Order: sequence, then C-alpha cells, then structure tokens
Amino acid sequence: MVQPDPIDEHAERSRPAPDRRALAAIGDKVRARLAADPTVYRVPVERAEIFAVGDFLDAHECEHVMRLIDEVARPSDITRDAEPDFRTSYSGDVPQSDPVVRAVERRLYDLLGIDLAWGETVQGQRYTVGQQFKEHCDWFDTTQGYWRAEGQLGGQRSWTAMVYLNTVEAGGVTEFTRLGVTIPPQAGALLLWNNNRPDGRVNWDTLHAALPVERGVKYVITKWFRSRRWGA
Ligand SMILES: O=C(O)CCC(=O)C(=O)O
Ligand SMILES: [Fe+2]
Repeated sequence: MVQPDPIDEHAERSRPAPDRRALAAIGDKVRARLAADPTVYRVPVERAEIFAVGDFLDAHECEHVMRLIDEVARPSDITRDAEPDFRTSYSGDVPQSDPVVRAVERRLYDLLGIDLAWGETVQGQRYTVGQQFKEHCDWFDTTQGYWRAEGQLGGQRSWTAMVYLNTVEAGGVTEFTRLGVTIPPQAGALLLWNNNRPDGRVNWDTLHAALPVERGVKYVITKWFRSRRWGA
C-alpha cells in the first residue's frame, strides 16, 4: 500500500521489481483468457487493465456472503496514525469452507486461471455511512519495511478481484483517481484489475479509493492474487 506520487518514469525504472517476470507472465495469461470470454467487459481505459463481469454472484449468494461478513467484520487493520480516517471500514476473512465462498473461488479460477493457492484468503468488507478507504494502491511498495515479510509470503500482488454484494443507495463508488473512472457498486458484479503493467512493473494508474458511503451500507469481498503461492 503506497501513497500517491507523481509518476517519474526514470525513478520507476530503477524501482526494484523483484517478481517482475512472473507478474508479466501472469498478466499475459489472464489477459488472453479474459479477452476470449464474452461475459467480460473491459473498462475503456488504456493505462490500466480493468474488467467487470455482471451477475458474478446471484442475489441469494450476495445475501449469504453479507451475513458472513457481519459475523467476522472488525475495524479494518490498515489505519495510519497520521491519517486516522484512511480506512474506516470493517473487514474480516470470511470462512473459506463456506459453500458460497468456495463457489466464488471456483468461478474466479475458471475466469482467471490463476491457481487459487496464489491468492490471499477472501476478505469481506463493510462500509457504513461516512466510511471509506482513501486513495491507495493494492500493490506493495517494495522499498518499504513491510515488503520483507510480504515478499516471503507470496510476493507482489498481481490481480485484484472484488465483488460488490449490494447496490448502495448513495456514495461508496470505487474511483480510479488517476484515470477519472468511477465504478458504482452493483449487486453481484465483479471488478477485476491488474495491479501491474504488462511488463510486470507496478502500475501507478491503478491508484484507487472507495469513496464514503452517503446513504445505506456497502459490502464487498476481495481476493488479492500474488506472484507466487501465498502463505508462510
Ligand atoms: O471498496 C472498494 O470499492 C475498494 C476497496 C479496496 O480498494 C481494497 O479493499 O483494497
Ligand atoms: Fe484497494
């Protein structure tokens, strides 16, 4: 997770990119699969690979997963002392043995073709009125201290897969801040993006934010894939 910075191409080329080749290969493979799938819509932007699939989950499945989130949600762990309202939602890992969670994972595997063992545990997140996740990247900043542990735990993040479980009355959109793209939550819709560029370097244009919910509540589940098998 990193703070926005102007893109300095020279600095980017000297930024360490430890899993670069693996990330480029994953990007190639997933890109080809998505392009061949008629259910996949590409968000029309050039500087990032962002896709959506409608009705990835049906209404009953969404309802079921929202109740799972209610059981596990605790204040989200990424809060910054300097910025206490950085990520104010509640989140938690949903039970991996749950049949609907397993179905979500199977569908993600069919869609992306990435070994599920390369993905982190599916996380649920709930935002009530005023709650948000400010602008950030999902990729890890490999110049930061936390990278040592994350690198050993599965390496850089490759793709993010997020499912909106409900349609929010007002607010709560996902905004790609550098691309001028906003995605309104729609029940059952999957949003997918490559956190890296085709060459396997991190993509600053994937900076995004979950804007505050204005009315109602917002539920999502997310699976973050890595460049290798995830876990100690
Ligand atoms: O809730 C959203 O719209 C985005 C969430 C997000 O960016 C994250 O959990 O990393
Ligand atoms: Fe994110």
